[in-house]
This record gives sequence, C-alpha cells and structure tokens, in this order.
Amino acid sequence: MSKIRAAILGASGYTGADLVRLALTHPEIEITALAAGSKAGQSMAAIWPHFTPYALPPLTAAEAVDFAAVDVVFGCLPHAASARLLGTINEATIIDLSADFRLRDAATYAEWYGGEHPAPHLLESAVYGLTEFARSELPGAQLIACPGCYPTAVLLALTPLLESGLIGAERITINALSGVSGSGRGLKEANLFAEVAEAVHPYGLGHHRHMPEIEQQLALAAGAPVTISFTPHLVPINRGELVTCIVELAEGQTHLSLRAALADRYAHEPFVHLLPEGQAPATRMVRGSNHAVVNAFADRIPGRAIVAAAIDNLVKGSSGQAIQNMNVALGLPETMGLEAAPLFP
Ligand SMILES: NC(=O)C1=CN([C@@H]2O[C@H](COP(=O)(O)OP(=O)(O)OC[C@H]3O[C@@H](n4cnc5c(N)ncnc54)[C@H](OP(=O)(O)O)[C@@H]3O)[C@@H](O)[C@H]2O)C=CC1
Ligand SMILES: CC(=O)N[C@@H](CCC(=O)OP(=O)(O)O)C(=O)O
Repeated sequence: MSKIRAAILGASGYTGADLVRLALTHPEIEITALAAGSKAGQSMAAIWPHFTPYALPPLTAAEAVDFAAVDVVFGCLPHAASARLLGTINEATIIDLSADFRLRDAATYAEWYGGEHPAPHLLESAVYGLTEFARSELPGAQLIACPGCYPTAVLLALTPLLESGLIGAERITINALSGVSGSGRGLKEANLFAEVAEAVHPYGLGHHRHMPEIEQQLALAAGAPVTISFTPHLVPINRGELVTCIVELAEGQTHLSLRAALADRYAHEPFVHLLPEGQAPATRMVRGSNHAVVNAFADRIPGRAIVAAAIDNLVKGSSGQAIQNMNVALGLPETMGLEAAPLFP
C-alpha cells in the first residue's frame, strides 16, 4: 500500500511544527507539502533549526498546494483563515486544528470568534474529534475538527462523570493552566520572556472562547445544558496544560465513585490514564507525548469533589490528537506514530 500523502498547512507555527515532528516518525505518512503564511518561500530548517537533519519540502503558500495530490490535509492555521481555505478543498480528508468547525452553531461561532463563519455549510458534517469519544464517527469522515487544548483536558476529565450522572451539570468550576506555546508563535508583547517568566496570571476572566465549546460537548454527555465557570492562567512553561475541576457530586456519590467511573471508562484507552489514589496529575507526566493523566479527589466541602487532568497542549491537545484522529479515520492502528514516551525531566 502506498503511503498517506499529507499536507501540513501552518508548518511555520507551533502546532504545525509538532505535526511535522510526529509525522516524520509515523510509518505511514509521507509529508508531501508544507505551507506557511508570511514565511512561505523559506525552508523548514531555516525557521526550525531542529529539523536540519531531515529532508522536508519547502514552505509554500497554502493556496499553492496541489490538494488533488494529497490524501490528508492538516490545517494548523488561525481560526477564520482556516475555514476560508479548508472550505475550498474537496479532494482530501481534512483535519482542522483550529476552532472553526468545533461549534455546531454558526451564530455561537460569530458571537465568540468575532465574525461570521466563513463556511457555515460545513458545520453539520464536521466530526468533533475527541478521539476517545468519536471513534464510531471518524472512519470515512471528510472533515474532522480537533478539540481545543483546554477542552481536550476538561472533556477527558468530566465526560464519563456526566454521562453516568455522578456529578451535576451546573456549578462546575474549572481552573486551567497553560504553557506559553498555547498562544502560538506569533510575536506578542504579552508573551515575551520578561513578561511571562517568574510570573503567573489569569486571563479571559469570565469570557474565554473555549467556554461555549466545553459547554456544548459536556451538554451532550449530560443530556442537559451545562454551565461552567472557566478561568485559564498562563504559566511560564513552554508546553503543558493542567485543569482542576470542582464538581458537585450527585446524591450518595464520593470521589471514589468518580475514580471508579474513570477507571472503568479509561481501562482500555491507550492514551488516557487514571492515576493511583491521591496522585495529582502533572504536566511533567505527559510532556512531549500523546498521553493524558486524570484523577479525582475528595473536597473538604461536603458534596463536592475535584477532578484534574494534564496533557501536552501541542500533542494530545492538538497535533498528536490530529494524528490519532487520522489513524482512526483511515483505518490504521490508533496509536501508530504516537508511541513515544513522555520527555522527562
Ligand atoms: N498552540 C496550541 O497549543 C494550540 C493551537 N490550536 C489552534 O491551532 C491553530 C494553530 O495554532 P498555533 O500553531 O499555535 O499558531 P501559530 O501562530 O504558531 O502558527 C500559525 C500558522 O498559521 C500560518 N498563518 C497565519 N495566517 C495565515 C493565513 N492567513 N494564511 C495561511 N497561513 C497563515 C502562520 O504562518 P506564518 O508564521 O508563516 O505567517 C503559521 O504557520 C490555531 O487555530 C490555534 O488556535 C489548537 C490547539 C492547541
Ligand atoms: C495560552 C493561550 O493563550 N492559550 C490559548 C489557547 C488557544 C487555542 O489553542 O485555542 P483554539 O484552538 O481554540 O484557538 C488561549 O487561551 O486563547
């Protein structure tokens, strides 16, 4: 069988570069085309010296890619630019890492992303690709929307608990921490070393665009509307994401019943792992890998519990999950190309 010809759009950005890193060791992927925006025309090694040892195609403009000559397109572009471009491609399986095809409703998209959706006719057919919960929909899908990085961690922590009615759908409070790569490679004063190092701050207080995405997906799990309070924080690490969720327990439940549900749901998952009783998830447990770690703890306030999860935002939170989705969509072993162990320390 010939290899899967892949185009990676946005290869001069952080998620695009991590996709290239993972694709290089994926036995079935052949990187056929790489595209960039302002850096089109440059070589990958010029932009990313860590790729110097590898023969890679040059970066072209995305519009210059021959989409009829590729099997899979990975879109690692900013939202809106992503849908404008991906909406014109008919020939290949599209795996989008941007937020453009995650929300089901174009009006909600317009409200939270500040503009009309560029390709609303595609929203209905897009598969929301949290792989562990989308396996039956992925094979043969034409358009796969990879979840946001924060939503990935939150949904892995809470979906099984809402599905089984062990926690309430209201009054879910989520504190989230992200490494700086979560905001992309573009130059931003707020991301300069002197602004970020030796400091931590919350942002998007009371209004972050991952809120509607998390609520949309948790509501499907709960079978009822879900309301969350969500507060992200920027922390001075390159990659990694941690969420701690304070939940209301259903009558008669304890954190041990939450642990039992997580153990049951993730027992056979290759990438999602319940930690031993009392062990806190940490970003260092998953750095550079497609793994996620979760756990549930008792809270001192009766009737509440704490559920935590850690992922690498550039792997399970974006590029790794994109490849995991491709594997399932195309009938390959789900873990193919994603077996690398976390980098520690
Ligand atoms: N960073 C993360 O942890 C995660 C990011 N995402 C999403 O993935 C997408 C990419 O994120 P990330 O890699 O961090 O972003 P970066 O800012 O690091 O990279 C963006 C890429 O898109 C290219 N680009 C920008 N505008 C255009 C355009 N108009 N046409 C063509 N190419 C363009 C840039 O090219 P150039 O630099 O050459 O101009 C660059 O290659 C975003 O939608 C983001 O929200 C999702 C999950 C996690
Ligand atoms: C640290 C940081 O700034 N993180 C980004 C997460 C961006 C992201 O990847 O989200 P989308 O894929 O939904 O755009 C943020 O909070 O906006």
